[in-house]
Amino acid sequence: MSATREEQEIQQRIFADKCRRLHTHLLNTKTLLKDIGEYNRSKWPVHYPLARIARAHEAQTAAGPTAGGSSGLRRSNSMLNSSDATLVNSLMPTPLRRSMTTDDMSEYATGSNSSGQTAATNGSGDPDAAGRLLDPSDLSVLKLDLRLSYHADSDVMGSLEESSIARLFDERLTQCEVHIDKLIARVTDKSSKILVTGDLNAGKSTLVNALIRHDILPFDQQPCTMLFCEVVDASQNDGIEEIHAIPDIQQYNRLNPLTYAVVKMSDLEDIVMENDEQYQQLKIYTKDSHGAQNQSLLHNGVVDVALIDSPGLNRDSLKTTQLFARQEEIDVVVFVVNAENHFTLSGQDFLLNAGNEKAHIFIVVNRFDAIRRKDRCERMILDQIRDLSPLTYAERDELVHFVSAHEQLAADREGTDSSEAFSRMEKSLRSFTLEQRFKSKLAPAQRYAMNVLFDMQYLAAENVAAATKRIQEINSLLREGMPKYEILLQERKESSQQSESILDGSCEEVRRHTTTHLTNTTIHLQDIAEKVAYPGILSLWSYAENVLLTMVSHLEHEVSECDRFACFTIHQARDELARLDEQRRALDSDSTATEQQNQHMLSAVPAKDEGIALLDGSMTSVTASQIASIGSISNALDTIQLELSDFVDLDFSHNWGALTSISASASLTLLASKSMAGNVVTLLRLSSTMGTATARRAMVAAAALIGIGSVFYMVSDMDATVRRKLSSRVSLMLRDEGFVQRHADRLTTETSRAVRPFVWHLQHTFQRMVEAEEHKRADHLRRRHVAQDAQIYFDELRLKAQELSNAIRSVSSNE
Ligand SMILES: Nc1nc2c(ncn2[C@@H]2O[C@H](COP(=O)(O)OP(=O)(O)OP(=O)(O)O)[C@@H](O)[C@H]2O)c(=O)[nH]1
Repeated sequence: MSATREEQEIQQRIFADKCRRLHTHLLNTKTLLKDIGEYNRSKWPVHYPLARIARAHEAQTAAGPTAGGSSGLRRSNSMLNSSDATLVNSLMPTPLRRSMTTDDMSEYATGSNSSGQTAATNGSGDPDAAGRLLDPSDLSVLKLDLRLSYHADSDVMGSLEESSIARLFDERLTQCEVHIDKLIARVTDKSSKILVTGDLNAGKSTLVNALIRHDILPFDQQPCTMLFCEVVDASQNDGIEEIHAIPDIQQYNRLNPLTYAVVKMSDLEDIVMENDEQYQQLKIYTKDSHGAQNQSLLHNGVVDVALIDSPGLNRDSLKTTQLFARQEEIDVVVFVVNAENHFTLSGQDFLLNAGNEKAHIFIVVNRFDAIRRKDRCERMILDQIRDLSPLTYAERDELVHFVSAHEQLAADREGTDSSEAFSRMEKSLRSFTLEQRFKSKLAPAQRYAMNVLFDMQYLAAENVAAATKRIQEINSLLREGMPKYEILLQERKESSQQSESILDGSCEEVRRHTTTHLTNTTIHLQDIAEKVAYPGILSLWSYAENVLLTMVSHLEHEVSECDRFACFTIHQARDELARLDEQRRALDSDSTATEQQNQHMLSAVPAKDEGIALLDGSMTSVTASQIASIGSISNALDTIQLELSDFVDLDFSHNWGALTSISASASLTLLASKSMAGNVVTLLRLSSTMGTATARRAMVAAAALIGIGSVFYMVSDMDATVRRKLSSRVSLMLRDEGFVQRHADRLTTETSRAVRPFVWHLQHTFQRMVEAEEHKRADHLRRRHVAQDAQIYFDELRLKAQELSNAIRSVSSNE
């Protein structure tokens, strides 16, 4: 294998490796974009430095239109004195810069990059001299088009919520992904087009034939090529050699025979020479006759080259050819000059204009075999090139070649070696094609990806700073909130104990008071009855009724008194609970929210309890009527009726003094001592000691006296009997039905029912406050966790983007 072939193979391998690496890096960049998009949507709306961009913009505007470049940059940097801006700066690589090749810079200088983005630049293309962060408005690919009027304090800025920015950012990321997909398609696209143009009869067709070692294109001494003929490898047509005549190149699809006509090889010359504007272009699928596959120009495993032979330049064809050359897919323009004629006017015109589009032109000076004074010719043509295309002239060793295509074809036919000049030209063309292809297809992709990664690093640093700031804020909130939370827990515990104690104490007090009071009342019923005036024996029944009514009424009064005491106790309990509630309110910094909760709670209190609920934060008074209706103070008294026995009392023991006064004349006073009716045994004992007759007489006399005395006594003591009997009967009935216990239970229950809701309210409100505080803390912790996660995520993202950016930058170096 010759050195040339080896070098070609190496070049092709290097190029293939660049494509593969760039392809991988583009895919990785796209993965990062997807990842940020997902993170932005689900975990952390990406913090976008809107305010700083606006401030930077304002600073630039204030500096005036002439203050561009690094001075403007320094001004905007000086605004980033906040701690977060410092953090962002410290996180960015130093020096931070977009990767720009010389060519990139020229593209940037025109104000647009390959993706159509307006690229801000600091004029020099370099970072700030101190290596500080570039202006945030330097974001290019990931810059949001917010169409703001750029006023830092504008309402628009304020009203743009985080979520809206996140949504816009998400859309931007999606657009980037779509663009990267297109770039990947370009990078993986192996086709490259070489347009062969030049003066009439310069030998363009002959050159194409010589390059593919195949006499396929017709050539003649007369101008013969009348339409563009694209020669491509037959592998692009499933290996079939075929000629397609295409009326509309935009519609052409080799799989759709309606979009072209198949031309026989024998008819090719006629079509090429006599095209009457029926066809725009020919597509010639052929096989390169180079021996080894990797030597083929058309198909070498790395780049599939299409050679496009064009009509010779003249006034008619100049414009069309210029337009053709401007097409994006034309990687290389080969300009063929007839060594005998030098540059014609049309040729000069083309070269001057082509310089605007394709800085470098590959120039083949053909028919050099016909030149006798080769040095002179070479010198004259190079002088012309220097004037027409200085950049080409600067690289003339690689870009300007003096050859004879005709001789090369002859050598091929005869099987002899190619001339050295032709081989060198071929080699240069191959490497120039690969180089141009890198510039036209790989470099834009490389530049775009690096800009994406630059923006990514900037936003990642910005978000690390934002997350760090948020973590600090939350930490300080948690620190400030902790004592309050602990005090709240302690206060809740104490308040709960105190309120329960107030409730229990009140119930106990009411029970004790009711029991003592009603017990005393039942014991002293007879005293109450004595207050009723006795109208005399004739109104005894009515008197008895009055006594009974007076006792019942007194009992009712005393029960009511107990009720009032219960009300008073409830009131006191509420006052104490209200004081506890006041203390609770003092702890409630978020009183509005808690009051709303109170209202909510109060509305949930059953209607029955409304009378004792807190209204407007103050206690309502409680009346006895609010205590559950007494109804009947005693079931037994409801049905009590006077009985005859209430008027007769055979038990004298309770008032012996009265009886003795009535029977003072009786001689047997002593005998009647103690209980007369109950001491028959004593009488019998006396009779036995006094003798039978005497005793019998005495007994009769005594009996008579007793009888008379008793009747007298009963009549005279009838009112006392009534009082005594009735009070005794009522007391007995009340005791039997558990009067005292029932009222003590009732009032204790009522007290509990009246006070309990306040206790619950207090405890419930405290619980709400504790829960609200716990909720707040939990929310802080959750937000801190999110921020910590974002801090780690964006820090890693920044490093990944940086590494990837370095890897992409290294693709353009020949490592
Ligand atoms: N002596 C000599 N003649 C050449 C050479 N190359 C081409 N010719 C002759 O020049 C004439 C024109 O060649 P073409 O290949 O048709 O030239 P062209 O530029 O394609 O012509 P148009 O397409 O009509 O503009 C033919 O007669 C070729 O044989 C060369 O290297 N040396």
